[in-house]
Amino acid sequence: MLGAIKTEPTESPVANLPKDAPSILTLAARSLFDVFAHASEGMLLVDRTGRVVWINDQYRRFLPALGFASEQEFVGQPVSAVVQNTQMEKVLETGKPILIDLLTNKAGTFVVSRFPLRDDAGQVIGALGVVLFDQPQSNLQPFLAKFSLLQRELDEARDALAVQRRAGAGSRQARHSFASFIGASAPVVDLKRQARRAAQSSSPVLLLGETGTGKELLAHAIHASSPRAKGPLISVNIAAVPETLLEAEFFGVAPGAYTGADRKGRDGKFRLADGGTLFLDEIGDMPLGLQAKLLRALQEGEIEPLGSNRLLPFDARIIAATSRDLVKLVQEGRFREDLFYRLNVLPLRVPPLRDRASDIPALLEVLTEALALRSALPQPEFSAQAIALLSAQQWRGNVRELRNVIEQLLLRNDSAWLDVGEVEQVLRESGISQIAPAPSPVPTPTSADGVQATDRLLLPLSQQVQALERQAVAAALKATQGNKLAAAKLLGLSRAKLYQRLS
Ligand SMILES: Nc1ncnc2c1ncn2[C@@H]1O[C@H](COP(=O)(O)OP(=O)(O)OP(=O)(O)O)[C@@H](O)[C@H]1O
Repeated sequence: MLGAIKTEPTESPVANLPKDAPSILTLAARSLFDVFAHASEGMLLVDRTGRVVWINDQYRRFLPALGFASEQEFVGQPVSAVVQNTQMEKVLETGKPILIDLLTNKAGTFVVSRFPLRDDAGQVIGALGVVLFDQPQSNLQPFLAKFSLLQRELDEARDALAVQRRAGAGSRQARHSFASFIGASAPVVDLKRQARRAAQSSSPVLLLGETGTGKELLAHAIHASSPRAKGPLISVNIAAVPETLLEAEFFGVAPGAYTGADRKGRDGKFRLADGGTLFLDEIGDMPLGLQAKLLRALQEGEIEPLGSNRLLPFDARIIAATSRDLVKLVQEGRFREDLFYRLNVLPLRVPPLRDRASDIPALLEVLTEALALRSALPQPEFSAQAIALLSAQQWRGNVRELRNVIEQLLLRNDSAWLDVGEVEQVLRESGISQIAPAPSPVPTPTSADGVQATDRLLLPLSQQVQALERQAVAAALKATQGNKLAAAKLLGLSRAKLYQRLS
């Protein structure tokens, strides 16, 4: 059934081409089917009722990942029961094809096409699903990058909408507070302390740190605890706006400056942020020409909309963020030094996740709960070894990458308990080039402060040294029954140094 259609060898292919439209269409349909059957990664056919009636040889290799040991268990079942997130029933219902789509389920993420099949009378009698690529991450990088950007924007818009609904229409206030920035490691505690202080000032804040470390989250938190919290928080992602549109986006357009949509003029982000905060994300990507205009706006507190010769005052607090090395950009002449100094008044460095691995268990819990709630999936628990494996990774994409891995884990596993095996598989498939092994599970006593020794080894070195010093001082004082001079001698310290440590 549905085997490849063979064409007879011909002397001249053109000579044998049919001339009438129905034969040409039949030939085209057969040839197209042949191409799909050979070039695709798998095909699946469902009947009018949505039952799987056939799969081809290539498709068979997805069965174990979908949870089926044999073709017999799979074929004959309603497609929605055996392929999670399938849209085949929608194709049967609407009679419309879905030419290109991303399908994510237990077996992975795939690029798929779905076509309705009709009888001679035009009635839909079934549907054909074709898996075009089974490793979209390597085959379709630009497409996927765009998809994840759009997905992220959609998620953020949904979150913002939910908050607006809660807070009443018209609110554009920050979505996150400092409590939403998860982490209790020393670098995060220090960062939050500095950020709280920065929130009280009206000077520009510059957030520096790798991609996905939480700079945007922190910008929201700073705004929310600043005296401008009741005002709007307006964000511009400079890297996402085409260069030609940036100036209008920032400074607005005067009425009559353009024909078309902008004929009536419109406010730019500076004006929209009036009384609140303007968050300039990816400031390192700002074109040089616009940098000069931004500098002037910041210095004068006034902006000039496009097509206007009037200066308008604005009152917005600036928070800028970048994952680029601004100092290097300045040295290379790609970022204005004067603008750098103007923005670098309160710099805050957001640490990469690999420098605060001890925050991973808490992040894991919060992110898993949020993602499970959002997708109405059960919230699984992670084994200690699975947590250790996740904590050992380099996380070049930081919290965003960790979040994506958790999302994949939720989608692919129904189990309430996730162990190293499941985590390893998702890490491998999510494109992490080298998976760091989890530290071996040494049975370790829990120390006085409740931290497991293996967990402790994942803390920043300065914290480990401090903890060890505290233990040594306590032990020496116990051994000398509180005699500080004797304890200092025991530790090889002067009395002054011991007092310093005690304080
Ligand atoms: N400390 C944290 N606690 C909870 N969630 C976090 C934390 N840090 C980051 N996230 C989450 O990780 C994702 C990425 O964070 P965010 O967009 O703030 O990073 P970013 O540094 O601004 O990234 P980029 O430089 O790529 O714009 C978001 O979903 C955010 O909610």
